[in-house]
Amino acid sequence: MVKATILGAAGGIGQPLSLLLRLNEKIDELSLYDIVNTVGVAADLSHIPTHQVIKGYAPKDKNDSETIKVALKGSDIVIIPAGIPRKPGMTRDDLFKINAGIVKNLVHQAGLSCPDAFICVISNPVNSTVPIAVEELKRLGVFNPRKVFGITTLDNLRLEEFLSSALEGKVSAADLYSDVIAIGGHSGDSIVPLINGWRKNFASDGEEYSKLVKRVQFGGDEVVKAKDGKGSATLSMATAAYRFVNNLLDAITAANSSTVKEVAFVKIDELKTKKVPLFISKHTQYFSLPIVLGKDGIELVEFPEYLSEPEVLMTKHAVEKVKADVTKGFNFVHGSKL
Ligand SMILES: NC(=O)c1ccc[n+]([C@@H]2O[C@H](COP(=O)([O-])OP(=O)(O)OC[C@H]3O[C@@H](n4cnc5c(N)ncnc54)[C@H](O)[C@@H]3O)[C@@H](O)[C@H]2O)c1
Ligand SMILES: O=C(O)C[C@H](O)C(=O)O
Repeated sequence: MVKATILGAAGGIGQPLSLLLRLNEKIDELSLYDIVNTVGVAADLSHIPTHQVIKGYAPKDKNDSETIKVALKGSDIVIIPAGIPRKPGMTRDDLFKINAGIVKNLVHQAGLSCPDAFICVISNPVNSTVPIAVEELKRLGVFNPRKVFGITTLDNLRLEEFLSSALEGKVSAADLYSDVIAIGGHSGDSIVPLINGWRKNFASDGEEYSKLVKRVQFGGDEVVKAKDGKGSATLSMATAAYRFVNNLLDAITAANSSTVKEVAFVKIDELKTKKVPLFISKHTQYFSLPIVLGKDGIELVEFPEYLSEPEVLMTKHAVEKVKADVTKGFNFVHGSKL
């Protein structure tokens, strides 16, 4: 029996993600929690015939801390898209003031009600909200580094799609899945797109390549601008989160001991790593990198086989950015310097 809970389930990401997960056969119970509208969303989805039990929960009032406990109890996977999205002119870091507290409180509840659950953090700024989640779980004494993820899958979706279109159909986006990956963090130039051998398909003046890199790094801004004050990426993000969660489900429900590869923002210093260079591991405890998922979560963090010179430079820059964002998240929980 697998129970998955979405916190922030009635939002722009929450609703399409709830729909996708409603159709997933590996989930037996889908629990939807939000501070508004969840009962309606759950009622609507409950008319789709599947084997799942589905329940919607919303707190009765501001002081109700019991409903979320019921929503979370027994969860194997908790997915958190709760929080405010950007408006044009804002950075993801501008969301920190509000989202830091939301993520801390929700993870606190998860730590109490389902301490063994996998925690997937979507709320921005991911580079800081993941350390907040980790430190909160540590305070409760239930942190397991193999089970906490910042979802950076959307950067990978964008890289696959934008590279395929930059190469004008020479390769489909589907064929680029897991051939090219984005590592680093999840904001601006902390995002490092790695394009493997495809670099040779770009002109030697580097202009088209730079355009691709910038488009992946600032893809979020493209959507925020187009939505013109009505939020940020939701449908592509729900697709991205679904890909990640579905892979996680494959790994944790596998009948044999087979593993699944993914990429996520994780606490690398407490995990088994392979070939992660010192210029990363010496300077930051967190980074988005390829991971191998098994029954109990992350088995290994692997560094990609090959990085070009510009990719190494971008990665070094990303390390500095991520490090500062991580410190901010840590300080939010502890109120003191690292
Ligand atoms: N990781 C990524 O790649 C990525 C991509 C897109 C968006 N995001 C982030 O995801 C977050 C959500 O985006 P959205 O477009 O769905 O926003 P939204 O405003 O449409 O939905 C957020 C939902 O969270 C709910 N919420 C707020 N506080 C809550 C609480 N304490 N408990 C439960 N629910 C609560 C709101 O009621 C709302 O329904 C934002 O922070 C956004 O920046 C991350
Ligand atoms: O850009 C945003 O604020 C949302 C999200 O992080 C994205 O990459 O689309």
